[in-house]
Amino acid sequence: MSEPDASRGLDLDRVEVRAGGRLLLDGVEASVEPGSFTALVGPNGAGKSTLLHAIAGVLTASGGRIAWAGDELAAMRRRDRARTIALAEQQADTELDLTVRQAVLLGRTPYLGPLAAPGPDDREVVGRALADAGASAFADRRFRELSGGERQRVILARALAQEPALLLADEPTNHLDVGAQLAALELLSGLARGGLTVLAALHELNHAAAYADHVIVVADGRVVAAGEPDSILTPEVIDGVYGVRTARSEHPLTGRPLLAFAPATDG
Ligand SMILES: Nc1ncnc2c1ncn2[C@@H]1O[C@H](COP(=O)(O)OP(=O)(O)OP(=O)(O)O)[C@@H](O)[C@H]1O
Repeated sequence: MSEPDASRGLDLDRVEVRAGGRLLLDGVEASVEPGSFTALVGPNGAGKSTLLHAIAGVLTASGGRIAWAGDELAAMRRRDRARTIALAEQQADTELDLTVRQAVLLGRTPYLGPLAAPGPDDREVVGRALADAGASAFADRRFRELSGGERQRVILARALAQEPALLLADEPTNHLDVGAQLAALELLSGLARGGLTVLAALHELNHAAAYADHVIVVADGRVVAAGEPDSILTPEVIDGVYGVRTARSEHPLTGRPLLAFAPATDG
């Protein structure tokens, strides 16, 4: 393995994924700058989750190259990959009968020896991750018994406990109330300002407009646009990709772009 190049983030080079006889990702080319908050957007079924899974190594790309800091991930040891990349996704672990703290401790697995119990350092990292994700208040409750929004915070806490360099988040605002959505986005963008690289699949384009440094738009398994939110989240791009009519104005409270949508036809 070559020396990691910290000035390089994530590089996706002609990434292809096939499953069930279908081509789900077709030559995906994109890069994610280190320490950025990058939003992955696109219609239902576009391939966002598939792409996050391929980057995390949950599924194997059938072609192309995925590299972090210049190192090809497919060649990395599983443990090193798990110390580098964490995936926070909703459907994970719903069957686990653990307390929240135990569930978040699972994030320390890549750092523990085969039979080693977590030490004080691991518990400290877990405590911090629970606090950052706003999950400390229910740390001793059972994960199964939590609401969807509470689970979402625990899933994020577990990913943070992994202390990754790259955090992949699949719809991190799903199930959250409006205040909690903004808190999660503030947390992710704050972590990115602190040096963590964040790639988050988001459905709410106004969240991408307000928080992302960079936006990658996928449709039909391909990247169709990428760049700064101001130049990508435009009616021209959005209308074509989502089949809607978009108006863009300025958010009266934040000054960020504000997108409003209507059906493509008047019905
Ligand atoms: N294991 C699989 N076998 C066959 N097709 C699959 C498999 N997994 C996903 N797909 C298909 O791949 C396409 C992309 O799915 P994916 O979940 O990546 O989309 P997405 O952009 O995350 O969508 P959403 O916004 O609806 O969550 C969909 O058409 C889906 O049905």
